[in-house]
Amino acid sequence: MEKRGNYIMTKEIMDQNQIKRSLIRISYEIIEKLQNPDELTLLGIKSRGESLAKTVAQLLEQNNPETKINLYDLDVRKHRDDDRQEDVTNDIPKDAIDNKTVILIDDVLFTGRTIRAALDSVSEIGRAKRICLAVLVDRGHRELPIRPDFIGKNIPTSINEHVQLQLGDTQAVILN
Ligand SMILES: O=P(O)(O)OC[C@H]1O[C@H](OP(=O)(O)OP(=O)(O)O)[C@H](O)[C@@H]1O
Ligand SMILES: O=c1cc[nH]c(=O)[nH]1
Repeated sequence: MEKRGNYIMTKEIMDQNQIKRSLIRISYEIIEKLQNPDELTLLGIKSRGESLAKTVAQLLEQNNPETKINLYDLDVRKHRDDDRQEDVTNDIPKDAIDNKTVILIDDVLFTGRTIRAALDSVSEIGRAKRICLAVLVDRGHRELPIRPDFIGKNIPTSINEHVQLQLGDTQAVILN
């Protein structure tokens, strides 16, 4: 985030309705791409992916009552390559991962390092049949070979900007 003098410039890039519409589209794409799975495990990456995952789970449940939706939060700090915290654990049963189609959900995809840590966090619990990634905003600047399967919006950014999901009234803003 770049500070100009004492000011931070902010620009809204998605309002509440646009975010909701994106999540509705993603929930349809999940079912279309995964061809009516019997069971899905959604993992909201802490901390801003949690509420998005909850909304996607509700939408999937509404539109696909025959699909069982497991929903958990995933804390990836134990496997981060920067600020690693060894004592972090996840309360996710092995049964929710083993042989399941797992969908990681996060607000922003940037370098990809959080998702790399998420993959290690999931593998520590069990062996998924398949792991997919859904993000609200892909802002580019990847540092690892990671790409999302479901994207709310691609937002080209400069490296020193910061995209943030503001959870109070649920809007995505770009700060520069
Ligand atoms: O692709 P990356 O470069 O890893 O960046 C994306 C991650 O950064 C943010 O989380 P942050 O680590 O700021 O934690 P927070 O969600 O708790 O704010 C965001 O919510 C993503 O999880
Ligand atoms: O722009 C960015 C970069 C990393 N994490 C965010 O939440 N936003």
